[in-house]
Amino acid sequence: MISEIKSNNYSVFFDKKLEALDDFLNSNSYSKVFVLTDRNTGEYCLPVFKRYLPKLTEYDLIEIDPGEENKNIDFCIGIWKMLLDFGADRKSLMVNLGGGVITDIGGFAASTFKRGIDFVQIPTTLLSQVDASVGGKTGIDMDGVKNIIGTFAQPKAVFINSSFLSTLDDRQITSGFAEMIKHGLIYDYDYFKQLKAISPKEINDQLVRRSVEIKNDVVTKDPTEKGLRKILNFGHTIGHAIESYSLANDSFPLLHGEAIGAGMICEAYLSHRLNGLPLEALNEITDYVKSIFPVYSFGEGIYEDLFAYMRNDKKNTSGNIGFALLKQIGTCEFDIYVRQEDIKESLDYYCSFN
Ligand SMILES: NC(=O)c1ccc[n+]([C@@H]2O[C@H](COP(=O)([O-])OP(=O)(O)OC[C@H]3O[C@@H](n4cnc5c(N)ncnc54)[C@H](O)[C@@H]3O)[C@@H](O)[C@H]2O)c1
Ligand SMILES: O=C(O)C(=O)C[C@@H](O)[C@H](O)[C@H](O)COP(=O)(O)O
Ligand SMILES: [Zn+2]
Repeated sequence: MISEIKSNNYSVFFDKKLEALDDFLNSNSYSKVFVLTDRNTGEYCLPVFKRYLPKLTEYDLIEIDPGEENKNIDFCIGIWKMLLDFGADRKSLMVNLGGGVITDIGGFAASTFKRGIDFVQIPTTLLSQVDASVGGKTGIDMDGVKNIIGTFAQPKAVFINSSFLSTLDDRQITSGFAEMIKHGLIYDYDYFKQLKAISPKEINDQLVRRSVEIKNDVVTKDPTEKGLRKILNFGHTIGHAIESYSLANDSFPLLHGEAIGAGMICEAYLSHRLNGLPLEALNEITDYVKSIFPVYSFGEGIYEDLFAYMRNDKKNTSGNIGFALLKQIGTCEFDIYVRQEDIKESLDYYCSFN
C-alpha cells in the first residue's frame, strides 16, 4: 500500500515495494539514470533497489566512501567527474540511495551539474527518512563547518521504504531518533510524549510519517528558510558546533543526531533563560534527552572552538549568533540572537552533567 504526502512541487511516497519509483521511472523518459550509494548502502540497499526495479537494467553506479568526513568537495568533484565521463546530460536523473550524507551530497552534485539535473531521494537511514531527504537542503561541509556550501534544490520525488532500516545499527537508529524528538519539541507536544513512551528501536511507520508531516508542514511554508523553517534548526546552532568539534578532534566522532541531542539540551536551557520555557519543561527535556544520548564529555577548554564554529551558523546576522528557541514544548520561535556569555552559561549547564 502506497501513501503520499505532497510537498513543494513533489511528493513523498511511503512505499514498501518502490512501486511508486517504478512508476516514476516509467513515466519519465530520462536519457540516463545514475545511482549514488556509499559502500554500505551499495551492499545492503542496492540489492533491494534492484529487486524492486527489475525493469531498470541500465544505470550507472557511483559509489563513495561512507561517513560524514566524506561529505566534502573532493567527493563532490568525483561525482561530477563520473557524471561527465558517463555522459550525463540535462535529461539525466540522479537517484540518491543512502543516508543524509548521500542525499545531501548527491542533491548538491545533481543540482549544480550542468546547472541542475533531476534527482530523487531514496533515504535508507532513519535520520534521512524523517528529515534529510525532505525539504531540499543539499550541501557539503568545508573546513569542518557543517553544510557551509550547498543549495536549496527540491527533489523530483522522495521514496521512503522502512524495510531499509532493518540493516541499520542501533546507534544509527538512535541518531535519527534525535530529529524525531526535535520535531516533537518544536511542533507537537503529543508527538513528543508518544516518542517518550517508546525506545528508539520501537519506532514504526506511523511515527516516521508524523515526523515527515511535521517537517513538510514547515518547509512548504518557508522553502528557503527566510523565517519559520529556522525552527527545524532547534538544537543545531550549538549541536553543529559540537558535531564539527567532534569530527575534527575525536577518533570516533559523534553522529549528527548525537550532537543535536547535546545541542537540544543547551538550547532548551537558553529557551528557559531567555524565551520563557518553564523550568519544569527544561527539566523534562534535559532528563529525557540525557536518558537517550550519553553526555558528551567536554569542558571550558573547547568553548572558544565551539564559538568559532557558531560564528559561521547560517542563521546569524551581522555577527549576531541566531537561535531558534522553545516558548514551550511544542512551540518554537526563531531569529533570537544570543550573547556569547549566555551561550557559555548553556554550555556550563550541559557540562555540569559530565
Ligand atoms: N538536508 C537536510 O535537511 C538534513 C537533515 C538532517 C541531517 N542532514 C545531514 O544528514 C547527515 C547525517 O545523515 P545520516 O545519519 O543518515 O548519516 P549517513 O548518511 O552517514 O549514514 C549513516 C551510516 O549508515 C550507513 N547506512 C545507511 N543506510 C544504511 C542501511 N539501510 N543499512 C546499513 N547501513 C546503512 C551509511 O553507510 C553510514 O555509514 C549529516 O551530514 C547531516 O548534516 C541533512
Ligand atoms: O531542514 C532544515 O531546515 C533543518 O534545519 C533540518 C536539520 O535537521 C538538518 O540538520 C539541516 O541540514 C541543518 O541545516 P543547516 O542549514 O543548519 O545546515
Ligand atoms: Zn539535523
